[in-house]
Amino acid sequence: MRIAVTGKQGQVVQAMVEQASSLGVELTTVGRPEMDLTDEASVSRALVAAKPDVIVSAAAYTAVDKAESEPELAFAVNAVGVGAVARAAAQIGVPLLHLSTDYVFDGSKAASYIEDDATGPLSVYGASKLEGERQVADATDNHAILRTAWVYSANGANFLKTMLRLAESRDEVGVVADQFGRPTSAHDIADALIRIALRLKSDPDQRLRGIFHLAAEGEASWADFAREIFNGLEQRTGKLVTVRPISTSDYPTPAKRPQNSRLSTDKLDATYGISLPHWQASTTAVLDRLIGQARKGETA
Ligand SMILES: NC(=O)C1=CN([C@@H]2O[C@H](COP(=O)(O)OP(=O)(O)OC[C@H]3O[C@@H](n4cnc5c(N)ncnc54)[C@H](OP(=O)(O)O)[C@@H]3O)[C@@H](O)[C@H]2O)C=CC1
Ligand SMILES: Cc1cn([C@H]2C[C@H](O)[C@@H](COP(=O)(O)OP(=O)(O)O[C@H]3O[C@@H](C)C(=O)[C@@H](O)[C@H]3O)O2)c(=O)[nH]c1=O
Ligand SMILES: [Mg+2]
Repeated sequence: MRIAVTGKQGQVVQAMVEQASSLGVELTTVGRPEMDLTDEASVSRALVAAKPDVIVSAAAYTAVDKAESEPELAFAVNAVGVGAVARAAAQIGVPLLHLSTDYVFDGSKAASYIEDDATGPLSVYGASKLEGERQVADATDNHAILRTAWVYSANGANFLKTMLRLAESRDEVGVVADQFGRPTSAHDIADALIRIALRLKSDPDQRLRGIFHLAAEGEASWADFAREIFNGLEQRTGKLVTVRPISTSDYPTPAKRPQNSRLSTDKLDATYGISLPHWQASTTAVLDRLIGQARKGETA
């Protein structure tokens, strides 16, 4: 089976490239310069040429704060561009897996969000991703929209790598402790996407189509996540960095973020039998890759 995935250097794309061969699939990355999501003709040309059995839509405009001042570009990529990908999937006649985000929700719900909950994005990024979901659903029934959250990996730009960078110059970092979500490893997402793609290719059951939440087990605030990262850093290098818990209002940003963006993943588990590892286990795995194994017996 051949999967065409949009994007080249993205966290999820890179993780899929690493995992594809061991899961027995051929992977083609389709991205810039030959395919730009803001150029519809390049999208259908490149995807048709890739001759995929399944398309994974993983490319996106992901700069959450910058999107507030570049809404046209965010919508051109995440909504119009994704619509072009979905129309190409319909034209080629193959299933489409599309990645979306927890930021489609407003974060006011007390419990975890399920797929049918009302959306209400607080940011331009979230609104553009929600419009992308709509474009996918309009273009093809043969789709699975996977909403994931707080993605980190050994590659690309993410919160875990930002914390490791800050640790080089600081002994203490203030991190918001009143936004809750599920930090999710791109390596785990890639693994799940490939398994979902294999299923969609071979099984026309409509229950496998629609919206699903795909996130790690467990939950954390950004401060919890940072603490876990710094604990792992200390175990591996002896360097001690403290998290100072702060509130959202202490860390003003251009984009508003949901206070609660915990995604319930029960539907994916019940439908596909797929669930991801706990976020702490996967954080350990990424730290192992980036800075090596923890030193045995070393304590705080
Ligand atoms: N990062 C996160 O925390 C979360 C991400 N998601 C979603 O998951 C998906 C994957 O995210 P992630 O891997 O982190 O993304 P990254 O930010 O790591 O990578 C973005 C990818 O999109 C590509 N891209 C951006 N603009 C264009 C364009 N105009 N034309 C073609 N390609 C473009 C980039 O291209 P290039 O290869 O040229 O750099 C890159 O490959 C996205 O849909 C995102 O919205 C959902 C929840 C959380
Ligand atoms: C760097 C830093 C951030 N923060 C806060 C700001 C924010 O509330 C939170 C996370 O900041 P970031 O900018 O790293 O993360 P952010 O860009 O909001 O991450 C989001 O990206 C998009 C693409 C998604 O789809 C979401 O699921 C989510 O992962 O941490 C601190 O409190 N202290 C710090 O030193
Ligand atoms: Mg960011």
